[in-house]
Amino acid sequence: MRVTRLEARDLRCFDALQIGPGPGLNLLVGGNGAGKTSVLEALHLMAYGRSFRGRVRDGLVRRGADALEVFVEWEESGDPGRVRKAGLRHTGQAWVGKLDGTSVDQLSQLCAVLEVVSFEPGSHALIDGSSEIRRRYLDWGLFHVEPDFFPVWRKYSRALRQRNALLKAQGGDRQLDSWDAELVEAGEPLSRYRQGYIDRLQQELPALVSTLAPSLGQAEYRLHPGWKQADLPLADALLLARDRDRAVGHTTVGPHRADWQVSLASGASHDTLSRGQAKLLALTCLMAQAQALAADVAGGWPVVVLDDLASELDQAHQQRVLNYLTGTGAQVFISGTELPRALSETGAQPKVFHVEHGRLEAAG
Ligand SMILES: Nc1ncnc2c1ncn2[C@@H]1O[C@H](COP(=O)(O)OP(=O)(O)OP(=O)(O)O)[C@@H](O)[C@H]1O
Repeated sequence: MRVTRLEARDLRCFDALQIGPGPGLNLLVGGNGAGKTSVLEALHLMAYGRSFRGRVRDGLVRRGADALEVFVEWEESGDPGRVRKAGLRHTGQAWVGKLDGTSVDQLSQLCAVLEVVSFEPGSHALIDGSSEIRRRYLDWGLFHVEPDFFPVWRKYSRALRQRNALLKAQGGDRQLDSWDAELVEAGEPLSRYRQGYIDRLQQELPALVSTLAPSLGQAEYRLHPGWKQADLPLADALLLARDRDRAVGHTTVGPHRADWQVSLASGASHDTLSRGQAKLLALTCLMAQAQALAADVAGGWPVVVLDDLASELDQAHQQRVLNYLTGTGAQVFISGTELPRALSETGAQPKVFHVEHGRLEAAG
């Protein structure tokens, strides 16, 4: 997809913001605190229902304003003439959303049509942070490539909430049996979807590692499904864990405990990678996801957002990333306090925007 217009009102330091991005590389340049990240947050918010820095109520609405508004216009690669539009007004508590002029009743309806992959200073957490972040990565990808995934995920989440409530209330075996059956019915396919998706991402990973981060060596995704799947079906795992689950008051096995890792032939582990290496690996995993999406979904490349690319990536790696991205044809937004030095060697013709004290101007 290609964003052709982005507008926001009362978003952090911006009372009003309007940008007509170019189809390729877009650079947002300005001093610290100027508002560069806020522009990228506007895009991320529409695609995820939250910012990569937190929820709307965690400071996204401009101080003194009641609500923020974001409006995005875009076209899809498979359907370039057709302009699509999404709008969102959010107070931090309540929201109103529109898609192509029609009100939506679930934020997921906006998230489903806007594909944005974001890399930001906290993205190393995809490698060295909590398993929840890694599950979200898998589920976001599946949400976009597998139409049957979301209903299964929702069914599983509901059954899990009910089972946990029952465990806390010391519910009887008969009631637990029926929620176990629901969990299994959704949990087994959920886990199969995740394994299939990991296998798909693995097809992209080796070439991407050699392009972006060759020093990491051979890399392989490994999925941990959340129970000893190789030894027993989920139904048996739940039954075996029942006494322990009763004691702790929640479900200790199942796909909600799934995790994945990238194992590196060098032997380096998530715990021993430097912050910069963890970021490089996170970026590579995000690009694997974007590349798979571009190949498998009619809308083409997702929009790629790189907030503060220069932080902790050395010149050589920045160069690799820029060369790669300019070769993909993706629409890319990069923020930084200065133009990336590596830019001149890519031959890219970026559109540059200067951001200063909550104001944004296109250069040239
Ligand atoms: N809710 C808010 N209301 C008003 N101003 C805000 C709000 N939240 C953040 N700000 C201000 O908005 C400005 C923009 O911050 P942002 O993080 O987008 O800047 P940046 O250009 O990315 O900075 P850096 O290069 O330091 O990362 C900051 O000066 C910040 O103090």
